[in-house]
Amino acid sequence: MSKEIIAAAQSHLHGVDLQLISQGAEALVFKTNTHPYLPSSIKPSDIQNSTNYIIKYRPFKPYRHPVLDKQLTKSRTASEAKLLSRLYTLGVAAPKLIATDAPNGIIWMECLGYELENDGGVSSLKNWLWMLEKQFEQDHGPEKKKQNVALGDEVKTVMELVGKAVGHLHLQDIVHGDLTSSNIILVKDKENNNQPTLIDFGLSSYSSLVEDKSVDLYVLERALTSTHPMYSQQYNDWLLEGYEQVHRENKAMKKHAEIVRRLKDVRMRGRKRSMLG
Ligand SMILES: Nc1ncnc2c1ncn2[C@@H]1O[C@H](COP(=O)(O)OP(=O)(O)OP(=O)(O)O)[C@@H](O)[C@H]1O
Repeated sequence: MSKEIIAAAQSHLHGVDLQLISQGAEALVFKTNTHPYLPSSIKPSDIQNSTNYIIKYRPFKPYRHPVLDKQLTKSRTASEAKLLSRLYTLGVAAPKLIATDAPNGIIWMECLGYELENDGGVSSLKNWLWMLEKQFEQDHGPEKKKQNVALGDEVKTVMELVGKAVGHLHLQDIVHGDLTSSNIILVKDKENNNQPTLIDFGLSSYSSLVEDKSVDLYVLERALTSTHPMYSQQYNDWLLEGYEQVHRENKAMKKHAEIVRRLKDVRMRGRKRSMLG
């Protein structure tokens, strides 16, 4: 099946090298060295630090009516691409849009992140935290793990920055819709510090509703609990500190109070739902 889908992607992308890096429910994600506009004599490395680009391809979904499928593919691809371009204009950190072919479900964007040491994989927040958690447990033994002792200062800084990134998005009345530690990629800045950048805006939307923003935070909280169970409470506390800071800096503390109050309700609803199965 996936061979056929890759062939379909290749049929829209003649002569483009495609290296499959992820196959999700909605899309296939490829890495490529080919830029959509640059002549092949110019290497990407000649014009910027990146030597790779990402191609996100939404394939035909056989379980959908073909007409509806075409419409959905086109509109979802176009809205994700528009949002990436809007985020760039707003100065919110996200992959830069390079090109889009909405009717064929293709978005070409900047490739973010770096390879973590010791084969830790790409620098998603999830992989990076797993790497540090493993190191921490090796250095301190299982006792500290049981006591849920906090990891170092860098983790606190990064989690606060994650909270700030989500806060920035919410202050622009944009909700992400699928916040997880895999959908946050760490990028090194000029001082070699890790800067979290949100990716995967496929389920994002414009909303000024307190409910939508608190659900966004809740989804991330749940994702952290399931992926980093021993440390998630601490991670989330730091994240919420960053979220508060960015609201304070933008004189939006009233809005912040409403969102945090609603987050408590959303948590209660979530608990009730899981109790009822
Ligand atoms: N701009 C990017 N830079 C680097 N890696 C990326 C980028 N975009 C996507 N990826 C990688 O591809 C994976 C899947 O991308 P994305 O989440 O956008 O697709 P998806 O089909 O919505 O995935 P899922 O269904 O798993 O949520 C990411 O977790 C990440 O590892």
